[in-house]
Order: sequence, then structure tokens, then C-alpha cells
Amino acid sequence: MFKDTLLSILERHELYISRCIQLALQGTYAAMPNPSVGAVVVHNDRIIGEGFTSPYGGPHAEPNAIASVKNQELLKESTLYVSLEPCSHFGKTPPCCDLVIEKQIPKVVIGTVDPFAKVCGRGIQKMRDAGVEVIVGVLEKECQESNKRFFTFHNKKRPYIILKWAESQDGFIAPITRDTHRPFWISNTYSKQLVHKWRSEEMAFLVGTQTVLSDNPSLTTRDWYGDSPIRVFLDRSGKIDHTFCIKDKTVKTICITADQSLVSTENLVYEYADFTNNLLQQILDILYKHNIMSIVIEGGTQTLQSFINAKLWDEARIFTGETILGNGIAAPVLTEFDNAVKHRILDNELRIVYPK
Ligand SMILES: NC(=O)C1=CN([C@@H]2O[C@H](COP(=O)(O)OP(=O)(O)OC[C@H]3O[C@@H](n4cnc5c(N)ncnc54)[C@H](OP(=O)(O)O)[C@@H]3O)[C@@H](O)[C@H]2O)C=CC1
Ligand SMILES: Nc1c(N[C@@H]2O[C@H](COP(=O)(O)O)[C@@H](O)[C@H]2O)[nH]c(=O)[nH]c1=O
Ligand SMILES: [Zn+2]
Repeated sequence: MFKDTLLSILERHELYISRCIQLALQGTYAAMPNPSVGAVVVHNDRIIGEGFTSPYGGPHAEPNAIASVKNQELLKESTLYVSLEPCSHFGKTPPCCDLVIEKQIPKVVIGTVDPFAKVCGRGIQKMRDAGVEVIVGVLEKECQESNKRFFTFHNKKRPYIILKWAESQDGFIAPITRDTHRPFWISNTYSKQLVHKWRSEEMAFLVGTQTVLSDNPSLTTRDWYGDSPIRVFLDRSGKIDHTFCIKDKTVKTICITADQSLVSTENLVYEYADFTNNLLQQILDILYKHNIMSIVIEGGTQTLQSFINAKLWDEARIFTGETILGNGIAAPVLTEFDNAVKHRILDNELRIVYPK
């Protein structure tokens, strides 16, 4: 009784959907390119089962939550809360909405509709047709935010774009010239390790031609656990030869070029683009074709600035180191952004900002 007066029905829905979001966030990176979803089974205002999406190819959140309920008979009197609409298609696993119907769960509360064309309302309809009471749209924005990569990919037909660079105290990303073909490090080793963690999390990393020529980057995950991302680089006129690390074929790599004489081999894919006409849209179409849901643009300035100028970015992660360079290659200039969070990593500052 006391609980009833304390929490309205809507507040209770929001409470359980926020728990779904918490659960979903535990599966984000392993589930990609699938969304990560959280599900909670509630009986008489008590959580009796929970689950989130297994690593890619494994069971979805709903079967995991349903399987965790000890007394399966209680499912017939329970409500299933889920952050994303239960699927209605046969993918790597059978449709989750069929399982809800089979288990005779009478009520389902959904955070948001699935933007994926094969589902997109069909899961809701199928359950309603079978007599399940379905409520849709609880903490909708938060549920979409919890799967921001997936929603960007399906709604905008492009990956979620993260800009990332390190700049000196006085706003440079590198000296003008240097003797070695190695990166000039501005951020510290802990920041570098964090970037390797990001490499294990996001699906791809992209660099411009000059960055490959100056730094000979590997773009691999060496200082963190997990797989390396897909590497993407620009090479309009075929300047990057096979001596560069990025062409060592150890990791799937996509070279975007105008040179049609270049022929793809295993792990090194050439994609052709017209560099004189709306290059960025062509890059995004190529990434979409390769099912790349998230990408980090690593630099350099010219490449980053072209994404900024085209307003094609979703997040920027900017390190500022202690170094003062005096002169050099100026860092990209961001306009119209909201400052979100600042972190200290010893003598580095990491700023994460979002477009306005
Ligand atoms: N501190 C940091 O975080 C980072 C520093 N760096 C540093 O940055 C420097 C390189 O930066 P920068 O000189 O700006 O070069 P980029 O790495 O951005 O490469 C620029 C080249 O890429 C191609 N390109 C990029 N964008 C476009 C576009 N929109 N349209 C057409 N062509 C494009 C062009 O090659 P082409 O003319 O052949 O067609 C262009 O000359 C290096 O010194 C590197 O060490 C790099 C990454 C991160
Ligand atoms: N200099 C600089 C960065 N440089 C970026 O890292 C790339 C090198 O990757 P790898 O060869 O795998 O170690 C390099 O080409 C450039 O894109 N990154 C940072 O976080 N901080 C820095 O100070
Ligand atoms: Zn499913």
C-alpha cells in the first residue's frame, strides 16, 4: 500500500526501464553491430528476472531475462520491461516476440521502437495481435541514447562519428616538420592506453593521407584487451605503398582512393571515390555498406576539419597535453558545441563535447 502511494504507475515504468538501460549498457561493445538491450521481468512489483544482450550472435536480452526466472509459471502473471522493441525476425536467433507469446507473458512495456527496417513496429504488432498488452515509449530518448550508435546507423544511414585528437597547450596537433616517421606524442601514456581501449570498443578508425605519411600509424589495439578496429584511410592518388603499417593486412583495412588501378586483396579493400565531389558523403556510404556502426576520426587536422565543417560528427574527444609547441599544425576548430565532461588524466585534460 505504502509503495503504491509513493510511486505512480508511470514512475514505476520509468524505474524498471531505467534498470533495463543500466543492464543494456553492459553489453554495448560486445553486441555490436547489434544493439544492446536490457530486459527485466517484474512480478507483483518485484524483479524476478533480468538480462541483457549477449555478445554478437548470442541470445538477445529477452530470452536471457526470461531464462533467469526461477519459477517459470510466474511469467504468466508478470510484466516484461525492455529498452528496445522485441525483434520479430529470424536473425542469428529466433524472434523474441514469439518467445513472449509462447511464455504467455500478459504485458510488455517497451522503451522505444526498433528503427531497424526488418522490425520497426512488427514486434509490437505481433504481440498485440496475440493479445499481449503492450505499452510503448517509456524513457524513449534515454533508451535511444543508450543505443546511440545503432540509432544513428539506422536513422541516418551512417556510423556514429567520434572525432578525436590531442593538442598542445597552445593549440597544435604536431610540429610542422620532424625527422622520424613516428607520431609526435602530445598526450601521455595513460591517455594513449585509453585510446587503445576505445580502439577495442568502436568498429573503425579513420586517418587522412598526410597522417599515414607522417606517422606510419598501426591503429591497432596493443595496450588494451580486445580486437583491433577496422582501419580506414584516405589515399586519393595511391601515395601509400606496401611498406606502411596500415597496409600490412593484419587487420581488415579499407583504403578510399580515386586510383582505380588498385585491386583489393584479403583484408585490404580498395573503395573508389570521386575526391572532387562530396567526398564525405561517399565515405559515409562506403562505411554504411561495410556495416560500420561507429567510427573514430583520428586525424589529422584537414580530415577532422572537413567532418566538422560538414557538421558530420556526433561526439568529440579532445586531449590537451602539457606540451607547448610554439608553432606547428593547428588543431581543428570546433564551432557550435556543448561542453559536456572534463576528465583529468594526470597532466592531460580530456574534454568530451557534443554538437549543439
Ligand atoms: N595530435 C593528434 O591527435 C594527431 C596528430 N596528427 C598529425 O597531423 C598531421 C597531419 O595532418 P594534416 O596535415 O591536416 O593531414 P591529414 O592527415 O588530415 O591528411 C590530409 C590529406 O588527406 C586527404 N584528405 C583529407 N580530407 C580530405 C577531404 N575532405 N577532401 C579531399 N582530400 C582529403 C588529402 O590528401 P591528398 O591531397 O593526397 O588528396 C589531404 O591532403 C601529421 O603531422 C600528424 O602527425 C594526426 C592525427 C592525430
Ligand atoms: N600524436 C598523438 C596521437 N596521434 C594519433 O595516433 C596515431 C598513432 O597510432 P599508433 O601507430 O597505433 O600508435 C597517429 O597516426 C595519430 O593518428 N594520438 C593521441 O592520442 N595523442 C597524440 O599525442
Ligand atoms: Zn530479439
